[in-house]
Amino acid sequence: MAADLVQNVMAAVPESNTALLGCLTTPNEMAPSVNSLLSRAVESFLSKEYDSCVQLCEPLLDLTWEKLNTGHWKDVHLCWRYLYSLVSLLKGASEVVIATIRSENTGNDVIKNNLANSIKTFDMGLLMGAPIFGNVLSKLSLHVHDWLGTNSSFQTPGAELTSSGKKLIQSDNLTENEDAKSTRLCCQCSEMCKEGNCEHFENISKKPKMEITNIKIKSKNQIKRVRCPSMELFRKEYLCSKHPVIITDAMGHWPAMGCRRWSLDYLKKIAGYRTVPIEIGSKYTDDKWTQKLMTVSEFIDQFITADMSRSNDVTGSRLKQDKPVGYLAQHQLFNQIPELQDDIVIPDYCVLGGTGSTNPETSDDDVEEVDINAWFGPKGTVSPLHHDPKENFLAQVVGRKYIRLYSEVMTPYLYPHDGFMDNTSQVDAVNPDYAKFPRFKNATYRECVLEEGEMLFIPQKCWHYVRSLSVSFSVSFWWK
Ligand SMILES: O=C(O)CCC(=O)C(=O)O
Ligand SMILES: [Fe+2]
Repeated sequence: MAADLVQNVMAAVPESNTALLGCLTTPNEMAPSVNSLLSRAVESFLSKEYDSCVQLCEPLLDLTWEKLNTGHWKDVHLCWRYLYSLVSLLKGASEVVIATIRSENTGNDVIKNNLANSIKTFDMGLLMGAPIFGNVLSKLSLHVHDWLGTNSSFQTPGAELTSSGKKLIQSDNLTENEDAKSTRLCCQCSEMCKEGNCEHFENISKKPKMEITNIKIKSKNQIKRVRCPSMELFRKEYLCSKHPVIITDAMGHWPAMGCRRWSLDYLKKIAGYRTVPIEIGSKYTDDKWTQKLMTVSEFIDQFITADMSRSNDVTGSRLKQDKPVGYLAQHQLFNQIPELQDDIVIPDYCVLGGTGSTNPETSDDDVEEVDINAWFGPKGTVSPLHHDPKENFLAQVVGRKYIRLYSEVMTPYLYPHDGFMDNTSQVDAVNPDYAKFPRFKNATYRECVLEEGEMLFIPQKCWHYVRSLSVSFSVSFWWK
């Protein structure tokens, strides 16, 4: 069994010195000492001396890490990113061999921890390096993760959805949507089902609802909802005129939406051992805000499940304030874990491009350029008022979010920060300090509660403030 895993991992790694070093194609700036350390690591790997390979990789990774974290990311020479990936590959693949074949008598927990470490090594290469050998690091992480998942003695414990057995994801519909029954792919009978008609969906809707904050939106401020507009209508009414709009009934065919697939359980199963960056602190403009790398399972246990049990605890309010919010925010999770990308669908409207071009010749390339980010966190995550350089569809897959928008023309009233944070307002949009920011009184806005299955079009440069009202998973598509 373990031998199969090793065989599969090794089959993905090039077998010769020249092929391995071939990924460092960019002119490199590496000192001779680095090159010599790397040659020894490659040699150890190829002669199956895996312990010494790991030992040689460690100082190489430390040294490269320093290069990657000195100065601005965009100024780091590409050769260091390729090197980081290559060394992560050698180290991770060696760790797989050490974890399995060499550790057969050490017990399942040791094997599991060691394999989890090898996934971490591959992920660090993915997060910090540049893609090599057809994205081999992504394939190998997936491989080892799948292997742990299919061998029952190694499975991650199932996610407790809530401490009281409630379902994680369930939201109220706004009145405007009450009769909009979306069609979804049912994951139990594998057919397109009308929500409400299918017995499986009926079962879901009978489950108790999760506690959610009630938000009153003034009707004059409410962002308009339209049901899956035609391309032409969207282009003319919203894209060209820079009008935000909520698009309903355009996500029913996403596999992620079928039977509300993205439960905590499912995310742990697909990505539990994967390492991701987590923002910790109430919002990125706070002094205490920081980032930490942790596995998806650790994040769910520490910041989502734990938060949900605190919310259900009557004494929870004080404790809740003590615990910082964790947010998997603006992360290209779908590049890192392509398996999850299969659950989502890039909105067709993205082919229109920011100028509203309908030229079909350019459409494929345009779709390639869509930046897809994951935003996954507990209730109470806040993205302070800011704007972005691209058009955006913020698609709500799980839970609900309160969103407030200020158009670009409101900028003089919004007090942007100076310097590199000049796309972020200094004002706390929902609790403004008018003594400090008097002009903010003049800023008018539109708002909404974005519900599960809805996509909000946020025009380029449109200011947005976002707060989650429940456990939430959104996917943003930035496109030009
Ligand atoms: O959902 C959030 O917290 C922020 C989303 C956002 O800022 C974006 O998609 O550009
Ligand atoms: Fe944004």
